[in-house]
Amino acid sequence: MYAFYSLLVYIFYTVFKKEEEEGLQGEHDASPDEPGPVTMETRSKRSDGHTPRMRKKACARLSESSSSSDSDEVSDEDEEDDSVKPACTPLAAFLSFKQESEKRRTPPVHLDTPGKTPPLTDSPLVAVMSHLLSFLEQYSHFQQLQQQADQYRVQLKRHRVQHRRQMKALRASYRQRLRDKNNIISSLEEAVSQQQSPSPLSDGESSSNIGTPAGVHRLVESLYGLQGERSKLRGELHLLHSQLEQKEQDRHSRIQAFQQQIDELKSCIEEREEELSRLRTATGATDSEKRVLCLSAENESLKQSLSVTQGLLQQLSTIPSQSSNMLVKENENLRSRVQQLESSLQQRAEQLSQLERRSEQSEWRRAEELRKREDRVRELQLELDREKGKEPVVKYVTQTVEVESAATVKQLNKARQRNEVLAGRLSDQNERCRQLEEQIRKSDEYSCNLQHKIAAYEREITKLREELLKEIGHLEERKEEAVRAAASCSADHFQNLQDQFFSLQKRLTALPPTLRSMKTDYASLRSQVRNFSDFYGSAINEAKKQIAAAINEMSEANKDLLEKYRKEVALRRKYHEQLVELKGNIRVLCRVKPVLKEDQHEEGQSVVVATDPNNESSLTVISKGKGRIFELDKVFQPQATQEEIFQEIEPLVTSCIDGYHVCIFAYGQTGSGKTHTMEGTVENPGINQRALKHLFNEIEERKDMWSYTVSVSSVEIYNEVLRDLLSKDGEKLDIKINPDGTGQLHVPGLRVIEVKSFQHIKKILATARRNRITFGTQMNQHSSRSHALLCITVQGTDLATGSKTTGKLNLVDLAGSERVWKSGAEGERLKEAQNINRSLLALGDVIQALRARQTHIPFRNSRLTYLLQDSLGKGSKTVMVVQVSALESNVGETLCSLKFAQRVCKVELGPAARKIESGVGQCD
Ligand SMILES: Nc1ncnc2c1ncn2[C@@H]1O[C@H](COP(=O)(O)OP(=O)(O)OP(=O)(O)O)[C@@H](O)[C@H]1O
Repeated sequence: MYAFYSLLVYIFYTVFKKEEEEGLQGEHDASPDEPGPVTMETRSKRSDGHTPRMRKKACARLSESSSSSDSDEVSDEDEEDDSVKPACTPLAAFLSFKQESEKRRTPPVHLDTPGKTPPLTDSPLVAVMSHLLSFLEQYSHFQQLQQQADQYRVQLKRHRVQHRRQMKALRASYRQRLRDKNNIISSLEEAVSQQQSPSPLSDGESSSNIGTPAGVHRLVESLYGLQGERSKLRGELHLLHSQLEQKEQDRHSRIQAFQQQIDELKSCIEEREEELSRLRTATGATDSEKRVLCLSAENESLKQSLSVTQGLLQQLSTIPSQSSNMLVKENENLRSRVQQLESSLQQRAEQLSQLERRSEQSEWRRAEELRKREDRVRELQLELDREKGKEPVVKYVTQTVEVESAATVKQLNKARQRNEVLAGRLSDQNERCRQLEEQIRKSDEYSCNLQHKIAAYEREITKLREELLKEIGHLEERKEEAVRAAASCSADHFQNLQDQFFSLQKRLTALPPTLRSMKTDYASLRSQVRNFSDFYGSAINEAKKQIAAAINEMSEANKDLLEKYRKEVALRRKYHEQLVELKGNIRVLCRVKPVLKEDQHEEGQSVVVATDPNNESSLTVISKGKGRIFELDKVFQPQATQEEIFQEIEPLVTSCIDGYHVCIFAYGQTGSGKTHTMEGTVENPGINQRALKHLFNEIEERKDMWSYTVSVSSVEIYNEVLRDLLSKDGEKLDIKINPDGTGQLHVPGLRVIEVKSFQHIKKILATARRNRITFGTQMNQHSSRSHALLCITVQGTDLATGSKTTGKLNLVDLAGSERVWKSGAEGERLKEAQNINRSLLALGDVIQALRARQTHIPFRNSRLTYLLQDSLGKGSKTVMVVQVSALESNVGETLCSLKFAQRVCKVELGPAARKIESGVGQCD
């Protein structure tokens, strides 16, 4: 027994001695300054419960040894297992031997069931030993737990390393992303600064660019770009946020897993404690109590070591929290960076919103402008619609007029038929009259013959009577002679004489019946003639009555017709006026001069003006390789005839007869064909002559209703001096206000000729042409150096109402608008050219003022505009014929002329006003 105890003591001593030595050795090896790996020796010392200081040191070492490798840990664990084994093996051998001997005497003891102590009633030693054994089991279990904890720690370390690596990678990727974002932001900033520097945000010039479509387009593009960048950055930010959240969640889940493991360890330790307490209560022996106390002390130390392990674990858990702190810090950094980014984004967003606002403003301005333009377009559309609306009215009225005129024509036809019937009757009557007259003539002839015959008879009778009387006288004489002879001669001779006498008497008595019959014939003829003249007179009277009745009938019908005709004429005039107004009271026509041989001074000159046969109002001029299109009221082809040009102007000439003021002027560079268009040649006259011819034709047509007087004057303006082209002396004239109080202009001393016929006007035009000043320039052999005005005044009087109209027609051939250097002008010619250009400039100013609807129109700036005041201002009708050359050498002048023409095109003169005086008073 003693030997057994000594053996036991020896075993314990050996075990504890060895462990203490090893512990001391470990303490000596592990200095506090040298962080080293946590070994099994240190833990075995802790398990002995010898020195809490050592434990602390170990803890410190553990906390410091964050970088120890996993392989070390694994080797330590193996060593620990070997240190337990030598103590257990002899004990186990001893116990098995003892149990074998006990078995032989007593029923077997069940040691394998934990918590169930076999009944060691007879041998306290066996009980203690079994306790000891169970303690050793517990100890080995505890060591296993420690191993588990170590494994956890290793795992934790691995996790930490992994986590570090991940964090490194994450940090690197964050840094890379941040760098990328910084790059993006800097590029954005660059882009913004590039946009800001020349642009609308900084200077006034560029702000004006906002208004331009290109500026707005640029702005909108940059806006879209910035918005895209912003959304991209936002996306990236969201990604970062989500990644951070993911990391945070991972960290939390890991901490929770560690916590769970610690909790499990805690519960394990508590279970062991309970078991120990149970063991303690089960033993109760004094020595063994001491041992148990010792064991409980060990247990305590174990507890402490556990708590240390917990601390360690906590520390370990704090490591991830440190790393998580770092992460948090990083997160914070990132967050702050993100915030910075967000703030910069916000700034960008503000800038963007500013840009947007500005672009919105500019858009708004543009929209406003657009709206205004649309309004204007709508107004114009409305006007057009109104005008178009008028068209159906005009159409309707024209149709009704057409219907009416058709009815009138029908009536006219009927009346014509009636007239024809009446004319037939009249011709019958006339025929009868003629027959009667023929009869009368015949009867007159007959009676004349009869009278002649009667006269012949009477002459014969008287002759015969005279002869008879002579005979009788002879006979008487012969009788007396015979008596005297008888007295003296023979009775035979007397007898002869008597016989002769008696025969004569017989002849005399035989004569009267013929004479009587002749007399009766004559009387009857006379009565016939008298009767016929009566019948003829009554027939003539009858015919006259019938003719008068027919004429009366016709004049009644004609009155209606005349009235209708008047109405129709009035309507025609009205529609004509409306037509002219619809076309515009200021019209611009363009005539392209055909390329003549004499114009091609240089060879190879190309034609740069093109007309479009399908579009009569457009003209293209090619200058410097670019085509420029001009829109005018009408563009004539180069081959257009004088008649075609006049056809376009004819309605305005008619207007002049109706009492309107009309001005037709030709404008263009020298040699472009102004004089050709206005005056023309003798064989091929221009507008002037054709207009006057048309005037006289129209007047002739209206002569039943109107009487007209046409007066003509012609002046030229040369070097701002007014001269009469119809007077020989050529003295200077002045423009003055008419003293009659009408406010009209007049030129005192100007010769105004009343024209009776077209032939008369031809002579007048020829005189004016002769008197006009022309000189040769480089551009034109016979360049007109003055503005020539032919002023025609037409005064009309309505024969029915007595109302009067005064129409004016100004036909102006302007001097050439050539450039001074090009015309080769020098000295006097230079002065001329300057004056021409000055007056044309004044004309341009007047047009400009009319276009801008200014209250003051500078008519008085030149003689030309002053004289044309009546016909250029409001209420007038104006036609400008712009003459252009098609040659390349004249392209500059052509462009100038066409630009001026386009300006004129935009002038609105308002509705034309007819100058009419009623029979009683004036009603303009
Ligand atoms: N359409 C045309 N057809 C034929 N010849 C033309 C035509 N137009 C002009 N001409 C001719 O061109 C020449 C110059 O024309 P015109 O004298 O009419 O020019 P202009 O513009 O009046 O010049 P200026 O301003 O110098 O008086 C004339 O010989 C004329 O016959």
